[in-house]
Amino acid sequence: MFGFIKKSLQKTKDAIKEVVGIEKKEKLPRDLLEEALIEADIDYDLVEKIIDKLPNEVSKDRLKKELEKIFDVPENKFEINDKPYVILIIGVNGAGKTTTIAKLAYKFQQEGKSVILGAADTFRAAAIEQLSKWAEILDVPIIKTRQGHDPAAVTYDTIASAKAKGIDVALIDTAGRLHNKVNLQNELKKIVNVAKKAYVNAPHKILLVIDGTQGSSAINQAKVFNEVVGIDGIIVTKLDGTAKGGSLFSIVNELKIPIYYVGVGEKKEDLVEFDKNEFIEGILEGLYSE
Ligand SMILES: Nc1nc2c(ncn2[C@@H]2O[C@H](COP(=O)(O)OP(=O)(O)OP(=O)(O)O)[C@@H](O)[C@H]2O)c(=O)[nH]1
Repeated sequence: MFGFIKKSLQKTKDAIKEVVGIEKKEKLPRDLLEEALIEADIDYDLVEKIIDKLPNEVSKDRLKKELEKIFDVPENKFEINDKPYVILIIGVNGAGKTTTIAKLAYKFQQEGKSVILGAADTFRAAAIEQLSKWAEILDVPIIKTRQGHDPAAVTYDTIASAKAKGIDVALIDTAGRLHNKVNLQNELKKIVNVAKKAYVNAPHKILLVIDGTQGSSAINQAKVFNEVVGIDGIIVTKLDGTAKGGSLFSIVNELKIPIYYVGVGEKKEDLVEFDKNEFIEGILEGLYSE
């Protein structure tokens, strides 16, 4: 899948080139670089932190070193080393959670693993329907209930069913109504506790789905979720549809949590493991041109 991250950065690169021009360069003046990084939606404070350490004329290699430091966070790889391996997917509505769950299910299927889905976003009927459609397309079992029923119960039943059927991976969708933090907190905490009751090692991973088109403004959202349940990793969706790719630097810098995957399109295949080197290389290509 190499090359997909770079390709999905096209809009971000275009935005950068609007500032620096399209011709190939050996070095970039610091103030122009500053402007370009802000244009790519790297948070202003972080841009200042990067720029402060650089000379007046900045080479590609020198900048690369500075950008690499930002991604100095825990490893973003995980192994399915338990059965069932339970992954809780959290994030606000519309972030791309349902699609991401389908993409993850497909990825695990490709690796020869069996998958079950849990529709624990019981708040919206549409969420249950949408996930059910994906379950049908992917031909995987799904545990669901009627709208308004207890999401923790769905979580329990999904894990219990995975255990009973010897399924490798359980992917559980959750609701994400951020406007009411107390409710969200109670609901997510309950889901996590009940998951543990169903299987003591669960949830193995809690992954936050962020809408990449929101750029740096998604950081506060991520912080709230991290405070509420503690996030293991981030999945950024719609990277292909945004000129705000630079926000990934801000997100990682602020949260110190690794990005596991990025969504690079709407199809089930369009999920790639995040490769920080390819990402940085993509941004540098925008700045210094290929
Ligand atoms: N271009 C692009 N579109 C995406 C990507 N991921 C999701 N989408 C689209 O974004 C829209 C919202 O995605 P959903 O998965 O329905 O959103 P959601 O977060 O599940 O919504 P809730 O169920 O409310 O949480 C859909 O039209 C998806 O096709 C991506 O990586 N790239």
